[in-house]
Amino acid sequence: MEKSFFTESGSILRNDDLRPCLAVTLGDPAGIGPEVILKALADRTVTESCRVTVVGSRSLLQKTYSQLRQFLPAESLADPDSLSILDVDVECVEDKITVGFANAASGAVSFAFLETAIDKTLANQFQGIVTGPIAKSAWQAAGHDYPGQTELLAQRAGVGRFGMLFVARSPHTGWTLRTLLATTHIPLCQVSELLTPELMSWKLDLLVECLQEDFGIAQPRIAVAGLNPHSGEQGKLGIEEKYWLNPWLEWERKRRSDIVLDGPIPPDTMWVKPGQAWFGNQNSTSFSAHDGYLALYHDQGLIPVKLMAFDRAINTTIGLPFVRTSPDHGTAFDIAGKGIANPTSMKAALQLAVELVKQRN
Ligand SMILES: NC(=O)C1=CN([C@@H]2O[C@H](COP(=O)(O)OP(=O)(O)OC[C@H]3O[C@@H](n4cnc5c(N)ncnc54)[C@H](O)[C@@H]3O)[C@@H](O)[C@H]2O)C=CC1
Ligand SMILES: NCC(=O)COP(=O)(O)O
Repeated sequence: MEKSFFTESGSILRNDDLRPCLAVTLGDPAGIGPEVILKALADRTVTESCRVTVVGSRSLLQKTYSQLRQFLPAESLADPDSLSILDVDVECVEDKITVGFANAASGAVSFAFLETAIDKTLANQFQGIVTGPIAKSAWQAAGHDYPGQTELLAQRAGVGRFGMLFVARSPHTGWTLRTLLATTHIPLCQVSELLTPELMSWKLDLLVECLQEDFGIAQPRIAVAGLNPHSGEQGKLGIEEKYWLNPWLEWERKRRSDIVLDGPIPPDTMWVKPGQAWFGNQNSTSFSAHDGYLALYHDQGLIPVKLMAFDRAINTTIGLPFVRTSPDHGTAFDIAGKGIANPTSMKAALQLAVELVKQRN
């Protein structure tokens, strides 16, 4: 006999439904998270591929829906009444949340949404989490001292080694850009001090494992960026390449026979081939672009990612015991509540989460 059970929101799940089970956190309710989620979940190609539970607040989602329905047709938004929602209690702060403005109340609830999703995922209720964007400043205002969602996810999962990987599939050529950041949310003046051969080795190991196991690339080709202009120009424009990055690359090439490792590639030219592979160029082939790029700091990796793919790149945390993806954009307070937020990156984050869950099972 076919069995079924009830979710916390009361909807019925059949246990012969093998589609990935995903938690989608609402993010900061003052930003565009609720809007891009309602728009993404209005797309049947997304909802048919997975079982989604929104971890957030039914009343906040309902408010977003009513606000946006003033400008948008019914078919462009999922109706909250049709969604499975894990309702986190926000009643005591709800009236302090103002669309377009981050504050302690919006930070407190976005933190609670993510904490709830992590707890339920660690308890095997979900196979992956897709996070809506949060404002780090709002988390700080609410007393949660984390650089971002990545660090909270890693801490709660008990993981010390994790990475921030951006993935984007070109709509022009189908080529996939994958960029791992060696360092993330730190001041620029601390980058050189924090970059060490040890850090680079475990970031490289994470990237290789992800390319091989999540993306099925047996012998990945990986490009590592230099730090200084022209990769230091033999020590004349910076010493990191000469002192440790070149020797580290030599050592890794001997240690790992299962990859092709190129670098240090001068950081300005590193993105020429990915750009050609992304946009398509008759004089080049995507074959010359790499399977993975290791950028040494946040903006070195994210300026090219966002130039090429701001509307569709996905941020995924590697090294966790479960799948986590997120759109690449932030809370976009400047356009929140206006109905003009583009949901493509949120849809891509849902689609990648589905692919990664399937690949890992
Ligand atoms: N995954 C996450 O939780 C992320 C959170 N953030 C947070 O977001 C906040 C705002 O950061 P910003 O640097 O201003 O970046 P942002 O991505 O929120 O906005 C940058 C620009 O892009 C536009 N934009 C962003 N997403 C859009 C979309 N889906 N459709 C149309 N236009 C869009 C915005 O209107 C703005 O002009 C910060 O507090 C930051 O910490 C930033 C990046 C990722
Ligand atoms: N710039 C990427 C970003 O801010 C993502 O942060 P996280 O909240 O996913 O850790």
